[in-house]
Parts: sequence; C-alpha cells; structure tokens
Amino acid sequence: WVWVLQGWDRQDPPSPLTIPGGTRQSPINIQWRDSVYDPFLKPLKISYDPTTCLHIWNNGYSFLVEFDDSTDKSIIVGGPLENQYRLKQFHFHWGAINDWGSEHTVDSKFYPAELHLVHWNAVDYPSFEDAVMEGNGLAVIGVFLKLGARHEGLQTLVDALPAVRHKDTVIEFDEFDPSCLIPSCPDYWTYAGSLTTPPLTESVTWIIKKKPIEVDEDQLEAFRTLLFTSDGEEERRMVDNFRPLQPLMNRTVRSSFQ
Ligand SMILES: CCc1cc2c(cc1OS(N)(=O)=O)CC[C@@H]1[C@@H]2CC[C@]2(C)[C@@H](O)CC[C@@H]12
Ligand SMILES: [Zn+2]
Repeated sequence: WVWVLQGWDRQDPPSPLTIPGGTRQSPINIQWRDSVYDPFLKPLKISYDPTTCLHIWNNGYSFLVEFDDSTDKSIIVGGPLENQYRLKQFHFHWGAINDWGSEHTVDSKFYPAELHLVHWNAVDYPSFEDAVMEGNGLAVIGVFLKLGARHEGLQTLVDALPAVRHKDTVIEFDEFDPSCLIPSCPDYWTYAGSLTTPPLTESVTWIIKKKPIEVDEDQLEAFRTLLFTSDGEEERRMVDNFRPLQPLMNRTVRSSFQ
C-alpha cells in the first residue's frame, strides 16, 4: 500500500540509482502540458562578476569552472528563490553522439548537452559543503544546448579544454562571465530536486530555461575529447556523463510562462 500511496505503482519502479527513500530525485522528464503556470514566480535576476572566475577542473565526471564564492559578487536572486544564492561552479553533461546527452528531457526529447550553473544559499548556511546537505541549500540553473550556430562565448572555454584533458587536472581561467551562456528569454520551469551526481542530496531548487542555446558540432566534439581517466591510465573518453531519468513521484513542475 506504500507503493500505491507514493504512486510508485504508476511509475516504473525506482531504479537502484535512486537513493533509498528518495522522493525528489533528479533529473526528470519535463512534460510541458503537465507543468503548471505560477503567476507568482518572479523573473530570475542574474548578476555575475567575471573577476570571480578561478579555474577549470576535470574532476573525472565533467569539467567544472569554479568561482570565488567568498563574497556576494556573483549571485542570482528572484525566480522561485526565497533569497539570493552564490555562484560556485558550472559544468556540462553531454553524449557520445548528438541524439542524447542532456540530463533533463522535455516531452521525452533529449538535447545533445546540458549546462548546470550551481549556486548555494550563503544567507542560511556557512559553506557550500553545508548547503549541499540542506533542502533549500542549492539552486541550479539548467540550460539545454542544441546543435546550431557556433557559440562565441563558449569558444573561449572550448579553447582551454585540451589543458584539462585528464582527470584531476586544473588550469587557471579568469575573466569569464557565464551569463553569456544563458538565453535572454526569461521563460523557465522550476521544481524541487536533487544533485545528479554523488552525494545525490535532495537539496536543489532546479531552474530549467525553456530556450536552448546553440553550439556547433566542433564545440560538442571538443567536449568529447576530454577523458574520465587520469594521465597514464588506459584512456576512456568522457561522454554520456548524464544520470538516468528519475521518477517524478509527488512533484509538480511549475512554469514562469503561459
Ligand atoms: C560535476 C558534477 C557535480 C559535482 C558536484 C556537485 C554537483 C555536480 O553536478 S550536479 N549535476 O549539479 O549534481 C555538487 C557537490 C560537489 C560536486 C563536486 C565535488 C565537490 C565540490 C566535493 O569536493 C564536495 C561537494 C562536491
Ligand atoms: Zn550537472
């Protein structure tokens, strides 16, 4: 009867990848027609300071561009958020081929890649590591990447990737403003979810932009030249670093648009 109460009989059974007892796991499929317009959702305000950009780190799962989060210089506020959140890092998920790669899907459609900008609630919590463990600790902006025109802003990042080809390599990277990677269209979906990589904690308010950005084939191929493996190990290409879809369970996806 727990299965019926939780509606688990209506979804495919939770995969072993769902943390035991998880009720708000990510990623999910966003069924456009099931999302509910919420007129009380505010516009998302994004203000990043490019001088807070520190380095690019291949952590063996993706490449992370990390920011100095010791001040409120790079923050987001508004949208579904109760207060402002500080930018900590951004990274991507992508596929071996263009038919898949994103973590979230829209009406069961995959995009070739997805950008995540990870922010944490520095108003309520003393550090990122603490915020990772709290229900309102993190806010992640998701942006879909689709195949199209070359993205000039992304190119500066792509040009640096050969220097972080192997796991556990880091290079200095400064003066980058990631707002150039976020579509100007204000429309987004939002729902309560989790990290999609360990520790998989249910601490994320997801803000998924409706409009994708366009990147070209060479830029997607550049992502695929990265390696999961360290220098000296047998090479394994860094591709398909996305988590399988998780059951929606008792959640509603809200939209900022009608
Ligand atoms: C790139 C996927 C990734 C890595 C990390 C997080 C989140 C990540 O992507 S996602 N898709 O938003 O879940 C949040 C927790 C972070 C981790 C990177 C490594 C840490 C910073 C640890 O050192 C302590 C907390 C960890
Ligand atoms: Zn991610």
